[in-house]
Amino acid sequence: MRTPIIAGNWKMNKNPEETQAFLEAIKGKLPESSVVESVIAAPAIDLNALTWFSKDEPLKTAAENCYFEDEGAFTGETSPKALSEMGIDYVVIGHSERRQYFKETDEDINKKAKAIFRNNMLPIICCGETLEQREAGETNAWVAGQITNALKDLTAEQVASSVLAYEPIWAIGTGKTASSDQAQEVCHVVRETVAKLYNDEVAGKVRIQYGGSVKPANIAELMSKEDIDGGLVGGASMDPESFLQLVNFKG
Ligand SMILES: O=C[C@H](O)COP(=O)(O)O
Repeated sequence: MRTPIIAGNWKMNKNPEETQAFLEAIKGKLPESSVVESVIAAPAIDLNALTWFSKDEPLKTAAENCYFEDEGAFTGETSPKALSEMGIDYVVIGHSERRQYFKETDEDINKKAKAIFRNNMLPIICCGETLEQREAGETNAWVAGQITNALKDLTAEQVASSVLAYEPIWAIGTGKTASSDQAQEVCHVVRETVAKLYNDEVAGKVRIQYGGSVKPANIAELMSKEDIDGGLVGGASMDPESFLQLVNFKG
């Protein structure tokens, strides 16, 4: 049985003061982590507030990115070692915005995944196609390729504990959600890819999120699909009431 995992991704929004106000508003209202894992991925400057909050509340914390070296002369980068030492649980890697604007490659993402495991955290690895790729019928092969490259040389145990997030680029921040059937179809391709690379047991354990205009109104329908174990939510995770509705989707 896979524990549902709903992660807010704040992207480059909220300062420490706004983060504090958000946390005050959700205090005492999150589901137990064994029922639904609630995660917030926040800018590096806000992570300290999240880790303090998570000492008393069932919130898991995530960085939105990290570098693939542990430390050194890499001005402006975030150390996975330091993230781990401050108590961060997850790191989002391979988000389409990082691939598009910061030219991150599958190889970078694979190196980051290894750095995250080396530092005892877990990756949330994103994949997803453009509208052009979808219209050309290339979605499944493209997503399978991204997943295969991201997981290169990871052990079965590491992959089983990973979170994979399918986010069609055309549905991110556009208000255009993939239908639950479209989302399920590609999440199934992601799980089959893991089964082919590893085995059915690993594929049965890995958790797969859907992301792209997820909101309180569509979360339950998406979560009812067999291969969808969670959501990676941008816009609708910014407001505390909306975030609470998402993580409490079971009612
Ligand atoms: O990581 C989150 C995704 O990019 C989805 O963003 P969105 O919910 O604003 O469409």
